[in-house]
Amino acid sequence: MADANKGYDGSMPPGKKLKIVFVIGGPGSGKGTQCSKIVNQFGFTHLSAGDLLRQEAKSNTEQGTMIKNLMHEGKLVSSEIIVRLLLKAILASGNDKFLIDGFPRHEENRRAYEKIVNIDPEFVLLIDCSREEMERRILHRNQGRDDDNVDTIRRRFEVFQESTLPVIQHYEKMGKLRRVDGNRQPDMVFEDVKAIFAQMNTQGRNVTIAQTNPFKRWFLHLCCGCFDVQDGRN
Ligand SMILES: Nc1ncnc2c1ncn2[C@@H]1O[C@H](COP(=O)(O)OP(=O)(O)O)[C@@H](O)[C@H]1O
Ligand SMILES: Nc1ccn([C@H]2C[C@H](O)[C@@H](COP(=O)(O)OP(=O)(O)O)O2)c(=O)n1
Ligand SMILES: [Mg+2]
Repeated sequence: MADANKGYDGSMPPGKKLKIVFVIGGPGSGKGTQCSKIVNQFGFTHLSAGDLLRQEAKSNTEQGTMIKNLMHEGKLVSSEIIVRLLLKAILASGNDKFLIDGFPRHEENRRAYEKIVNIDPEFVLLIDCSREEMERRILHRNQGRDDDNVDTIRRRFEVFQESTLPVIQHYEKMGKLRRVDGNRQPDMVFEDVKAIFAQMNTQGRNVTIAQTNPFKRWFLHLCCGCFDVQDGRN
């Protein structure tokens, strides 16, 4: 029988069914905090779009400097860059369950993901939190982040309001949105989060990376440099 993942770099076990959950919410809503609890309890791999970009920003390249500047201004980085980083991390992981934290931030992110990765999320977890509470948390977060200052926070709130709202509405229409009240203590928020993950269909979706079409795989090869471009049916 054909090996569903034949032709890949070996990091992905054969026939694995990938489960993707997007975790979205305003800056400081508690996405990272809830993601680490989900990882501990449900065995997901946590991919933070912001962390991947911060890592990339450290590289001494033109792209790294561009990312660093955009983040400092509270602006969004090009979708192609972030989708490529996410995909690279998915392929390198070997796990089959991923929390993608801080993504999609706007419709362009969502469309780029659908074009390049095209694995429907199981659901989208939205952590709802008041602006006052988010601001208070960010200003006490003490992670030494360049963008955790009053001016940049204001811009990030605006970006969230203007850009992420249409994404939320899109997934709400599709019946994929799961909303939790993030204004409470982390453990209380996690009670609701836990109930949502416990309900997740254990079968998952029958999609493997190898089932994406040859054009996409060729594109991934160019972008990530981590693909052996053979047809999975060889
Ligand atoms: N439910 C909560 N109540 C109080 N503080 C929280 C809560 N969730 C997270 N925090 C704290 O708020 C700050 C922002 O949380 P974080 O998980 O980094 O949010 P995000 O990833 O959405 O920006 C951190 O210092 C974190 O410890
Ligand atoms: N999909 C994404 C995610 C983050 N970014 C950039 C812009 C954001 O202001 C920064 C920080 O994102 P991050 O998710 O780490 O921020 P918060 O956890 O919400 O405080 O990264 C992006 O351009 N595109
Ligand atoms: Mg975060």
